[in-house]
Order: sequence, then structure tokens, then C-alpha cells
Amino acid sequence: MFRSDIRCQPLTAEAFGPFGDVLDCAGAPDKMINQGMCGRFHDRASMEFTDGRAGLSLFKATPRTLPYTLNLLERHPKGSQAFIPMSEHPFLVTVAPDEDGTPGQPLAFLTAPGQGINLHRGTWHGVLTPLHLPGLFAVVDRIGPGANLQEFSLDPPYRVVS
Ligand SMILES: NC(=O)N[C@@H](O)C(=O)O
Ligand code: NI
Repeated sequence: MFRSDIRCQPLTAEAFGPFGDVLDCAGAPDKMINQGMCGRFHDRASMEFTDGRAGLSLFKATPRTLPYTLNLLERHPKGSQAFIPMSEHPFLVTVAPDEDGTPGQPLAFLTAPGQGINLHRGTWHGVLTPLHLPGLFAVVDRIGPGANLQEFSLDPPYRVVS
């Protein structure tokens, strides 16, 4: 029993703007560095780490398959969270607007190969959801005291479809 289906859409900066930043090398670099041998796509994420600091972690997550049962959303009130894939595979990103402290209608995005995301502080999201092995990601998020995780169970769940 599902509440409804959510159809995946391609991840674009415009559609994802209310929820976070898209990290990719679209278009021309902001600057060429290293004697012209490297394009720098400069300062592309709006990161926050309230009462804490930035941490860099590696996640090795189990790949899921579509259709995907979305039964949990969470958010981090004290910090942003960036997921940078360490393989050129698309992954699933699920987010939802906040409606008076609970998540509204979720949206589902499929990344293009090589795209990463930075979730803005407090954005409702599904947990990291790779669709292919190795499920390896670099993650930049808040390291600090106190709780930084609010979870919301979706019962009945949504079904995310391609
Ligand atoms: N809990 C944790 O470190 N990861 C989650 O926040 C997630 O969004 O995957
Ligand atoms: Ni998270």
C-alpha cells in the first residue's frame, strides 16, 4: 500500500534550488588554474555548520533499485550536507518542502553521472540512495555537539518510480 507514486525527474539547479545546490562541471569553469591544466568550478555550495565545524566523511552505501519505497525523511537543523559521488553513476535524491515542521509532498531527482548535491541546512531529504555499486560518496556535513537529526516516518510510504 503506497500513498502515491513519485516520478523521478532529472536533477537541475533550477528545480533543486529550493532544497540545495547541484554540484557539477556544467558550462565553462569559473577560472582556469594550474597553468591552464585545470578548470575550477569555484565555491559552488552554500554550506552551514551551526555550533560546529565541517567534517569530511566517506559513505559506502548499499545500492537500491527503482521502484523505491520512500518511508523515511530526515533533516539536519544545524547543518548542510553534501554528497559527492566517487563513481560516475547516477543516484536518487529525494527531498520535500517543510510545512509547519513536517515534510510536504516529496520530489525525486535522478542525478546525471558525476553530479553531486549539497542539501541546505534543514532540508527534508531521504537518506543517501545510490542505485549502483560501489555506492561510494564523499560527504561534507556538520561535526559538532548535540543532536542534528530529525526523522519523519512516512506511513504509508511513497513509491518512487523512474
Ligand atoms: N545519518 C547520516 O550520516 N546520513 C544521513 O544524514 C543521510 O542523509 O544519508
Ligand atoms: Ni542526511
